[in-house]
Amino acid sequence: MMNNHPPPAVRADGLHVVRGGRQVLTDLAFTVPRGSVTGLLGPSGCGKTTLMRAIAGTQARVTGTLEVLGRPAGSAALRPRLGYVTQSPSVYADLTARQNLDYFAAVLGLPGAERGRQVEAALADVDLTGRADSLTGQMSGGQRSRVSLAVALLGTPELLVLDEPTVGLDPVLRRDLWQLFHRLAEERGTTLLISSHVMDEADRCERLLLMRAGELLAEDTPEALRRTTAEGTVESAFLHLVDRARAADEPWPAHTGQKGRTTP
Ligand SMILES: Nc1ncnc2c1ncn2[C@@H]1O[C@H](COP(=O)(O)OP(=O)(O)OP(=O)(O)O)[C@@H](O)[C@H]1O
Repeated sequence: MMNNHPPPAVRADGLHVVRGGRQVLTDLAFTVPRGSVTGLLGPSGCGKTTLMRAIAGTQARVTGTLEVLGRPAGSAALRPRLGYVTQSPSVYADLTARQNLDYFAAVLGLPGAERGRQVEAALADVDLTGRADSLTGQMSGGQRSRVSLAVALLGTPELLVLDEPTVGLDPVLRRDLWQLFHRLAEERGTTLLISSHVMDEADRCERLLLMRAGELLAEDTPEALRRTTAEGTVESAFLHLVDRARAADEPWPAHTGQKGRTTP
């Protein structure tokens, strides 16, 4: 029988990554459904950037299964289909926002008229039309990040991987960006994987991947995480899951014979 369902945006199974001689991602298994806004949450250093680099195909020493849009991560064919925005803005400081976009649109091979149209649309998406002719090097950090995001929107990629895109932004800009992320998913069917170490962003996501110390603690909707842990917020659900994982890691006390129980 024919299977007409497109493969998930990301599928990982038995995924391991070693960095600097140390295992930093351990046995990850998860899927990111197409068209979803999925949050990758966890404390600083838990491995979010490493996972995003692996998905974008820029991370060495990745083992296990990691498929992106149905192809092995890092495949050349994925390049125009995936937009990756790193934590530090990767745009040219001595070019204006519009010149940066025009340059990257040319690199992508967008033809003349379409190139101009996409550049203006991307500037409008990130609300930078009014600053389009300002030098990127003279912009605020938040504005520079939005230029990077606009670059990633060129070519209408199917998957956007955004590493802490709202860090350091004021509440109004944060809200506007989250509205843009949901609009991209709803109107263009884009899949967004967005990392944050701020748990209060969790409820802005449809699905969550919760990480701790290189491992996946949970993969679910914010609502289901609160329900299954009987906690009121995703932050307390996260702490609940951390405690549970720690208890499971503890050796079995000889007097109880039960794993993870330290009290009689
Ligand atoms: N270039 C590197 N070489 C070796 N180890 C690294 C390198 N970069 C990061 N690591 C280690 O890999 C682990 C995961 O780091 P990573 O940057 O993926 O975490 P993160 O969750 O994205 O953190 P943050 O929220 O602070 O950006 C950390 O223990 C870190 O020390």
